[in-house]
Amino acid sequence: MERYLSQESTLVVLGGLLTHFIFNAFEPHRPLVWVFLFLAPPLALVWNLHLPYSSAPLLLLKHLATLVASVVVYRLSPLHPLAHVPGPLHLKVSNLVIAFISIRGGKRYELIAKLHKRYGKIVRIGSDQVSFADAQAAKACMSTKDGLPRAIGYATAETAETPGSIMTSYAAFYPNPAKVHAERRARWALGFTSKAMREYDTFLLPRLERLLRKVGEQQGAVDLGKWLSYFTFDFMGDLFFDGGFNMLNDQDADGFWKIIEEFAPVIDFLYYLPWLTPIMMALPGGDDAPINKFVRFAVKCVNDRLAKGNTVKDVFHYVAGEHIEDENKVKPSRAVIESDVQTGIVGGADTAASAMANTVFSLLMNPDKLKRLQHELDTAFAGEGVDPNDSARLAQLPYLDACINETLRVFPQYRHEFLVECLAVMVGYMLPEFHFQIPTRKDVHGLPTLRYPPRSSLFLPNPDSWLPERWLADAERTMGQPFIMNLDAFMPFSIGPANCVGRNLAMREMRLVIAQLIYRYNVQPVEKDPEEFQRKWLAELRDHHVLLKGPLNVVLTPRSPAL
Ligand code: HEM
Repeated sequence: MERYLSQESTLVVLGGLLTHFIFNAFEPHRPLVWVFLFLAPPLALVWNLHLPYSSAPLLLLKHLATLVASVVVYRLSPLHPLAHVPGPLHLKVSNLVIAFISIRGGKRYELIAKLHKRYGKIVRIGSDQVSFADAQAAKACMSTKDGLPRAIGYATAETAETPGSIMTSYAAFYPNPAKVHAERRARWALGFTSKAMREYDTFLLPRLERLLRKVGEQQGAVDLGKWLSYFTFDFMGDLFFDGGFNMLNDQDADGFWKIIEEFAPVIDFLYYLPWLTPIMMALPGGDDAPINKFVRFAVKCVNDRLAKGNTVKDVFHYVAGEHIEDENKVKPSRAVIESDVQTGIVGGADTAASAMANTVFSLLMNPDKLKRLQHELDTAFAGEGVDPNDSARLAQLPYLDACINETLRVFPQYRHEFLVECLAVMVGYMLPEFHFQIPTRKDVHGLPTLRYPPRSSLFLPNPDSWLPERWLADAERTMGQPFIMNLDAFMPFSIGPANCVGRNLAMREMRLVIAQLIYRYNVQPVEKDPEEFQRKWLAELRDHHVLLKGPLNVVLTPRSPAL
């Protein structure tokens, strides 16, 4: 043995294996600990074996090579806790692969759809990442009762000074995520009561009028997707900063929108590699990194809002604890407010804008359905004294809701895959939790051995088609065939304790905008060839945690109701 393996090499290998063991057992996140673990073993060897210092670089290389080899072998071995979950080898080796696929073209949903078709309901898409395509698994993992906390990736770059947002507060990073999250969620929930939402109409309705006027006065082609984004962004400004942005007037003069569009892919990438965030932020030039720009932008918004005070009880009022009068009650810290506001901006603007743009796109691809919606709106708004903005009335328009729901089914807005059966794909539900809990949860444990049900059994017929009719109570009469709807698999706003707190507001916003746009204007795509129109639109959809979109070029002409 001695002939083939020197004492030095044996110790290097042992050092590498020990380092891997430490990483695996303790998952250190601090860059300094990493540097120590990389450097200490080879330097200790040099010291203890009285080797020349010039041998240190080679020993370091050998140490790192052993570490990498050990990590790769372990991740592909039957010893890995996810060894029983099928998936392609290149994805199992490292999260780097899925992270690069995500940032590159934002087409992760296509890859994940393919993987589920090939491997079934549960697929390993990273060293510690699993994607589910199963509604029951989603329920088991996210339900109110002992749902799993979110992956560490959610808590990217979290420190005492920069505690994460409401979304990250449900992450496995915290010792008691349910409690940490519930405290924050309680404040957010106050901002979305029916009473609070009625107050928001005071700025939502004027914004809507401005949007309609702006898109109507453009000459020729209008990028409706862009204007919908400006609208949702301005509305978020109203909700959090008492105005603040004026994109419907100035467009993106200050580059705010650009900051968010650059921020989304980066945060998406880092989600898979949480350890990389502090390193990236510490690198020279890190100040100009999209994350830092976005954080500075949010901090400025909070400063301005606090200096200005508020004229209405907006969401900020609750999130910042301005409603707490009892001096003995703890108010949220400044850092908590800043990070929660970031969630509001990202979670509330892009999501709604993409959902509305996708609804308009789908209507344009289906002129008969567009006509049907117009007819429903014309009928509903006909007559003296009808308020077309009345939220109860809008919520009772079945075809309008059918169009929105069908869009959310076909184009999930939020880190869900694009597959039309639209099952919850919970990329990244945390590993240690995952493999500790599986053996104790029969419902989830059995999953990998279940037969993959035929996709078509979830939404029939034509699961791949945008068919609002499937949502109607009299669907069978309208289409002449029975519809199968597996509503458990429809969760565009997520489920469980950390579901979308803004759901009702988002529905209000989408109903209002789609109804008024379609009622007041004839909308036509600039691109005359429907196939080309569809190809261009789908090519530009990018899944970066939230779904980003490209231009939706249309021509708008005022219409008179047909009644
Ligand atoms: C069509 C529009 C929207 C969709 C599809 C949507 C979807 C979602 C989803 C799927 C989640 C869960 C995310 C996760 O588990 O990682 C979520 C969370 C959240 N959403 Fe929305 N959202 C929309 C609009 C809004 C709006 C308008 C707001 C208002 C500010 C909002 C605020 C939030 C917040 C604060 C959370 C975090 C809740 C928590 O962690 O307890 N969303 N949203």
